[in-house]
Formats: sequence, structure tokens, C-alpha cells
Amino acid sequence: MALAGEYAAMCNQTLIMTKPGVTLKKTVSGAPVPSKRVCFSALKLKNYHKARLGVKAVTQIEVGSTTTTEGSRDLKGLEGTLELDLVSEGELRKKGFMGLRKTKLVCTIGPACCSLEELERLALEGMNVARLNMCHNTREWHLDVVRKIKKLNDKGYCVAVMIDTEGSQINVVDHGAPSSVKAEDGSIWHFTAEKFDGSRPLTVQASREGFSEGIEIGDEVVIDGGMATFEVVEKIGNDLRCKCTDSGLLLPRAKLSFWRAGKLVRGNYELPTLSAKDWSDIEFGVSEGVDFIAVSFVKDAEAIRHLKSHLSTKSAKLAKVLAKIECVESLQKLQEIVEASDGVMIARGDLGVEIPLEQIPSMQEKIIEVCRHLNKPAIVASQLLESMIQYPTPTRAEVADVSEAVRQYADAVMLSGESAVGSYGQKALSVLRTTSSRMESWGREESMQAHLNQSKLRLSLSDRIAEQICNCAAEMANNLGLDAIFVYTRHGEMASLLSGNRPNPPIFAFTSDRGARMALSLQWGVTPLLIDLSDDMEANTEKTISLIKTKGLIKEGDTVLVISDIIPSCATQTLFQSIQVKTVA
Ligand SMILES: Nc1ncnc2c1ncn2[C@@H]1O[C@H](COP(=O)(O)OP(=O)(O)OP(=O)(O)O)[C@@H](O)[C@H]1O
Ligand SMILES: CC(=O)C(=O)O
Repeated sequence: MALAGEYAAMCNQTLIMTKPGVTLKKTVSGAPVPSKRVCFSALKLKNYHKARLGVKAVTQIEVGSTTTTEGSRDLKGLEGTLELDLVSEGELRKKGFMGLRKTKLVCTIGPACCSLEELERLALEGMNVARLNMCHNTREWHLDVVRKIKKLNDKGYCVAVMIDTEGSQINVVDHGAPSSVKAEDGSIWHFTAEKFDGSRPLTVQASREGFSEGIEIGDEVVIDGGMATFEVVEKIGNDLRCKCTDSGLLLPRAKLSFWRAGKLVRGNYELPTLSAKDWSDIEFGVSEGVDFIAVSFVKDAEAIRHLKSHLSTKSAKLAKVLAKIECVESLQKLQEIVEASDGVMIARGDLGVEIPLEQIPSMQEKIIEVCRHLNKPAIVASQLLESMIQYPTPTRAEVADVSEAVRQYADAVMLSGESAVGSYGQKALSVLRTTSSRMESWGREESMQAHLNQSKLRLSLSDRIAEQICNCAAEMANNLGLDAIFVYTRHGEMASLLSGNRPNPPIFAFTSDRGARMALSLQWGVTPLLIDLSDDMEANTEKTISLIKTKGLIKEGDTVLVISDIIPSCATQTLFQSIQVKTVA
């Protein structure tokens, strides 16, 4: 803890004393400063609460039940109210602080789950982020889903919306036929970019002109990373005649990749990371105020920077930009891509088309580690519970895969076809939830986070100070066995630094910024709450503890660690970055 004192001396940071109604249990180091700055007396505080704080009671929610809410919250008149989402509140009541799930859950929305009732069931089951893959369905359909999610959020849920760009890739044109076609060993197929309606026997229509540029006789055409394989036996103009060498299924929109002597062959064509359709989808997302934009087939950081600078000119509420790691180039430039983006999705489906499957688990671990060091959330995606598209129970191997992602401390795990088109989407989400929770509690019992590398120091002093405060805070919270960490944050930075340490107690991030709240929906261990924050940290702490107590979610004797990154709006006020441990009186 010496470091905290060291930085306090360097930067005029200090540790602040406690307030009426709340007793100080411990200070970190240095002499406590009498809290002259604070203007509340106990009586004043009571009147203040009476005058300004209005909490509307919310019926208790049973997480995992399919019943809808009765106590939808009035979100108007935000001043003095605390917005804690219904699901976290229910989880907290039922299981206490340590029972709050840390790993976030993302669901791909598709025809199997797009009614308001189905979306609400997913929200109740713990969906933190709804993903819309812009490859599929119409603009009207996407708009309808986004509006329904907003409706749910108005009822007291906290579900962020992510759009996922189609990106530029070569795939089999989807003729709308629901079923797959089988390619038999030795059969001869014609691959063409010629446009035609419907399907032709033994013909594969590729989505892009010039798909065969640079491809030679003897090269391999691999479907969906190994679902079926062909050998090129003849080039006829831009078309290819291919012999099936490994029989398998051709699914609608299956991906094509070309291989020579065990290496991926890139065509001479330059595919832009964001196509004209992607830009149009992004405009749609911005106009609807989506929270995340996941960019497919990112090859370098420039594409991410370009999009972020475009977004900054578009709207006050900035959508967070996630880079999908799904091609060899994105692995080669991983560090710079993660630094430029607001998080990543480990898109194992397409990644498995480009690198040998046996390399995916170690790559996944490495990507999560890089993201954690750089405080960017990492989502593990694709085929986590693939068999549940058809069957009501997962395979043991699938449960082990989910557990492994949680053990690696991924921020989030994602459902794809399981929720979008599967028959058991809600059940699959419940498997994700229970498996994550079990693995998290086992990790705590085994003190696994003690083996995590600490974050690397950053360049700027202010970042390093915040980082050190968060590292110390997380260590203190674990060592002292505290119940919860309260962090007051304008943009979520401090909450994200805390999350990087993967502490045992849950992190409650209080922010007055709706965008920051939604962005934190993807961050490991963070429960984001919306509240009016003032420059007065003591008032903020009093207010939140009092509100949470009023709701019966915190009780006498509970201990919380309190930190803040609130920079006073008034230039004459001193910035206090503090760590306090409080016992609720
Ligand atoms: N909005 C939608 N409408 C119809 N079907 C959908 C929709 N979203 C997903 N699906 C179906 O669910 C399956 C899984 O969806 P997902 O988007 O995760 O896979 P994908 O299309 O392979 O993803 P990507 O193109 O990003 O690699 C898709 O193959 C598609 O059949
Ligand atoms: C999710 C996705 O895009 C993939 O796994 O390829």
C-alpha cells in the first residue's frame, strides 16, 4: 500500500474521512484529512434525501423465471434516483453480493427470439447485450428489434445493443433455401460469380466478382473452415471447376477460403474493411443510438481509428467500436488493433477458417490477456453451445468450452445460432449463466485471480495513478474480504481499470452518463448504475449508500470499498482520488 501514499504525496491526492451514518473502518495510508469540504450534517442529509431522493419500489425479480415484471420502474425524474437494472437487483436480493454474475452474456437476435416477449425472457435470463448481425434480415426488422429493446430498457432492464457489420468476405450466395447441400467425394462442382436466380445443381455461386483471381490449378477450396474441401481442377475464365476431395455440407452463406501447400492464399483483390453496405448500416446504428458497433474482418488499427473519428463527428453519444478478431492479419496486428478499439470479439467461427483449429484455444487465451492488460472487454464468440440449436441439453465438451472462456477471464461469452435460430435459445442462455457462475465461484475458492499478471504501467502519469489506485483497491478488497466495491465514474475508465484486476467483490459503477453505463454492460464484474453525480464525493457516497439501503440491498455491517475518478467541474476545486473502506452503519 506504500504506493498509494507515494502517489498521494506526488499529486496532492489524499484519503478522505468518512461521513455521518457511515463509519470509517480503515484508511490506506497517510493522515486522514478532516472533511471540511463536506457540507452535510446528519440532519441535513436526511432532509436532503427527503427533498431530492425518490425511489420507486420495484417488485422483486426471480432471475431465471419466465414471468414478466410487474414493477416496471418510472425512469423519469432521474435526479436523486438510482437506476439499477431489474435483473442485477433480483440477483442481488436472491444471492447477495458474491452471487452477482461477473461474466457478461451476449445473445445474437434472430427469428427465434425477436418478439417483445422472447426478448424480455432473454433479458430476464441475463442477456447484457443484444447482437444484431447486419448480414441477415432487413433494415425494418433490425429497427423493430432495436425499438423493442429500448422499450425493455424503459421498463428497467439494462440491455445494450450491438450491431455487427457484414464486412467484405467471399461466401456462397444465400438463395434463401433453408437447408444445406451435400457435396459428395469425387463430385465435380462449378464455382462462379455469375449472377442467377435460384440454385443450379452442382454449382456454387460466389458472392464476389474476381473471387478466383490468383487461384491456380491444384489449390484447395475450403468451405467454412473444413466443412467440405475441393481441389481446383480447371480454370474457365473467372470460373473454377473443382473436385470434392472431402465430402461435407454447403450451408447458406458458407465461407470460401483458398489454400496452397498448407497456406492461406489471398486474392489480388483489395476488400475494404467497411463496404458501402457496412457504412449504411453504421449510419442506421448511429441514428438509432446503438451502444456497440462490431467491425468484421479488421486487418489493422487504421480502419478502427477511421470509424471512431467518423463517429465523433456524428453524434454526442459515441457508440463503442469493437474489433472482430477473425483473420490472420488481425492476429498479426493484435496489440495495435486492441489499443485503437473499445473492445474485441474473438470471432472463432471465421478465425477457424483462417488458422488451424487446434490453435484457437491458445489464441483465445492470448487475446483475452492482451485485452485485460489494455482494459478492453473481450467477447468469446461462436459455437459455445452449438448443439443446443437442435437439442435441449449441451454436450459436456461445450460446457467445458464455456467454463474455459470463464476461467480465462473473458469479459463476455456469446450465443450465435443458439439464440438466433435455435429451438432452445433461452435454455442455452441459462446454461451460459449457470456455467459462468459456477466457474466464477470456483475461481474465487481457488484464488485464481492471484495468478493474474498485474496490468502493465501506462505512459501518462494520471493513467498510472488511476491504475495503481485500482490495483491497490482490488487487492485490498480481496484481502479484507469486503462485500462490494463502489466506484464513481464519469466515463467508466476507473471501473474498467478495476475490472481488469478481476477482484472477488462485485464492482458497482455509479455514473451519470447513460452511454458509459451501457458500455460497462460488457465489462467483467461491473454492475453499472445510473445516478446524478455531484462534484462532492462524500455527498455521492452518502446518497448512493442511502439509496441502496432504502432498497434493502445493503445492510448494517456490510463493508464497501469506495473509489472515484470524478473530476470536479469547477477548476478551483481539488481533485481527490481516494480509497475508502466504509462499514455501513
Ligand atoms: N437477423 C437474423 N435473421 C435471420 N437469421 C439470422 C439472423 N441473425 C442470425 N441468423 C441466423 O443465425 C445463424 C448464426 O448467426 P451468426 O450471425 O452468429 O452467424 P454468421 O452469420 O455465421 O456470423 P458472421 O457472418 O458474423 O460470421 C446464421 O447462420 C443465421 O442463419
Ligand atoms: C461471430 C463471428 O463473426 C464469427 O465467429 O465468425
